[in-house]
Amino acid sequence: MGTRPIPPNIPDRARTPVQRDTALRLVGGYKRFHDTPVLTGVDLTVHEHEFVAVTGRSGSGKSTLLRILAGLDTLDAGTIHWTGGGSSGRPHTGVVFQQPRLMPWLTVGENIAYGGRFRAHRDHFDAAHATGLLSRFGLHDLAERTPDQLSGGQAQRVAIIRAVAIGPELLLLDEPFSALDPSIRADLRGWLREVTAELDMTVVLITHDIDEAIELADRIVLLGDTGTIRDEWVVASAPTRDCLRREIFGSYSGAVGADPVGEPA
Ligand SMILES: Nc1ncnc2c1ncn2[C@@H]1O[C@H](COP(=O)(O)OP(=O)(O)OP(=O)(O)O)[C@@H](O)[C@H]1O
Repeated sequence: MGTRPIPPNIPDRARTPVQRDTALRLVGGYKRFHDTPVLTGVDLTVHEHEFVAVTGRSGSGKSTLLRILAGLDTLDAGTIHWTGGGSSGRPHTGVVFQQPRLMPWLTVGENIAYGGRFRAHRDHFDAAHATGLLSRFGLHDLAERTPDQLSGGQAQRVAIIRAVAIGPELLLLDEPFSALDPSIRADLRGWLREVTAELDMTVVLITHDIDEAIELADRIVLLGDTGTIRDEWVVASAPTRDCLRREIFGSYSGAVGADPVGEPA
């Protein structure tokens, strides 16, 4: 890769394809809705502290995959092997969706502290640490505001801090910036990268935006039309970002109805 903009003081932690412990391994993931198969044999491994972006055309099953990883939906066949995790057998997971889903009657600080009530070991949840994250990641001015006093971008930043404040072993992000104005998405990506790198998180991001995937992820996985993983790329192994973009788009275009954001000219 050429010179990727790295925020100051952020270690370029997982940009090189080093061997890492496995955080999760999905084998033969199969899911259908009624009689229609959506995932037909997804094999996906995510390593600890790795940032994986899953992309694919609309309807390819990206959100279904994320919901399964989040425990919000179940596989019809196949297995997920988790490393770590408490008595539940699965890791503690933070999830952020396209909409921030903040509780409107609570302040930003309360929203973040309240998230800790859902933590498995809630007695150990440190509310001061949680609100301290607001300061650490530049949101201290927002702590006393209610969600209706936030811009869309601010609300989504708060939603992300709420998710990481519970100290998740796995952070799942489903198109977190797609509802936002393109002009602020770039800022948010840089900020998200700073947060996840500094906290050394294991992340799975669902996005249909190839540029977003390239900017944020260590590895990019393309979900094809047939419900399986069609291709994957280690970002650090690509000679240049443009080269990678062309390669992903080429693979994307092989899929019927390709619709990646930021189609190369
Ligand atoms: N609860 C459900 N019941 C029936 N069909 C569903 C359900 N959830 C998803 N589907 C269908 O499964 C397919 C995959 O949906 P999914 O939302 O996972 O795709 P996606 O890749 O995330 O799409 P998009 O990029 O448009 O959000 C779609 O055809 C969708 O209509």
